[in-house]
Amino acid sequence: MYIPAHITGFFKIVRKNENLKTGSTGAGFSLDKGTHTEIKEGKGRVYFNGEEIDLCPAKDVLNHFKKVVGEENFNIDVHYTSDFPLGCGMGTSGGCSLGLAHVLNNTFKCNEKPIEIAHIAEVKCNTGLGDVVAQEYGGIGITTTPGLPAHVKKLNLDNINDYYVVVDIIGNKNTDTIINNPKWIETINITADAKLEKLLKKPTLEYLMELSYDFAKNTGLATDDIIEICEDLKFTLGASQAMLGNTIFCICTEKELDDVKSILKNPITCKIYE
Ligand SMILES: Nc1ncnc2c1ncn2[C@@H]1O[C@H](COP(=O)(O)OP(=O)(O)OP(=O)(O)O)[C@@H](O)[C@H]1O
Ligand SMILES: CC(C)(CO)[C@@H](O)C(=O)[O-]
Repeated sequence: MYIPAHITGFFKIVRKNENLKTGSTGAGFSLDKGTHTEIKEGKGRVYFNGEEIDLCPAKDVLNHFKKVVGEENFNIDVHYTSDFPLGCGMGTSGGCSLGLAHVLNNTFKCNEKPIEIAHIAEVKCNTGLGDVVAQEYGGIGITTTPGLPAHVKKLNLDNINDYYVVVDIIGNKNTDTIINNPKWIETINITADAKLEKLLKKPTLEYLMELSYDFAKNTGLATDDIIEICEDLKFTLGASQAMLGNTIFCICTEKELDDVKSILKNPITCKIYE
């Protein structure tokens, strides 16, 4: 099962009494690179690109289906193959959660709601707030209410295939330490609503990038190094920092692609995944 990576440009943290309704509002888009989920007979181990890891949301999804299916029928290992690492703002944990929920639901012919199970797992583990919803919808999405049921306004561009998304992963940033820090929550949320309203009034990809870069700079989430590189990429449709990671993303046309790749250290070229 393939789940697209997801880049969040800007967001607001919204916590409710129920994990299902907790989430984020904001905007971003899914990519044609992401995470593949496969299950094999085993003992509840989780492997990421061949390495056994401890991935909280995956364990939470496994535990949910173990209760549904019955422990005696549930001897599963999970194998993820991912184009991007965990912890770098590419929605990888969300992709792992959602992919596993779909695979288990299909394999055991359950009538569970994978998007709900995966979203709740991400919220409980503090590994995500809006990625799962955005990844389920795909494309370029503006999420107007947190959690589920989802309200996502999709930007349907005729020329979407004219654009490339070039990603450069510089380092990781643990989502948990940001979305649970009261100072970061205040700084992030104080500007998010206004950006959402502006984008809804002018829903274009270029404006999404402009608002995202303003958000990344003015919240202080973007490092000086990333800001410097984003300034160097001003000739494109836009560049910013992927939330929440130490990762640059840039949207450009084919004729700008070589120049963009010459500026970035380890460019990964993608397309937007509808
Ligand atoms: N090798 C690893 N590198 C990074 N995180 C790891 C690793 N192994 C397990 N983890 C766990 O993976 C989760 C990463 O969640 P996080 O939300 O930070 O990543 P992400 O979903 O890839 O990024 P984002 O949510 O910002 O888009 C954390 O719970 C972390 O403890
Ligand atoms: C930025 C973020 C934490 C909230 O949308 C997103 O990366 C997520 O949902 O994990």
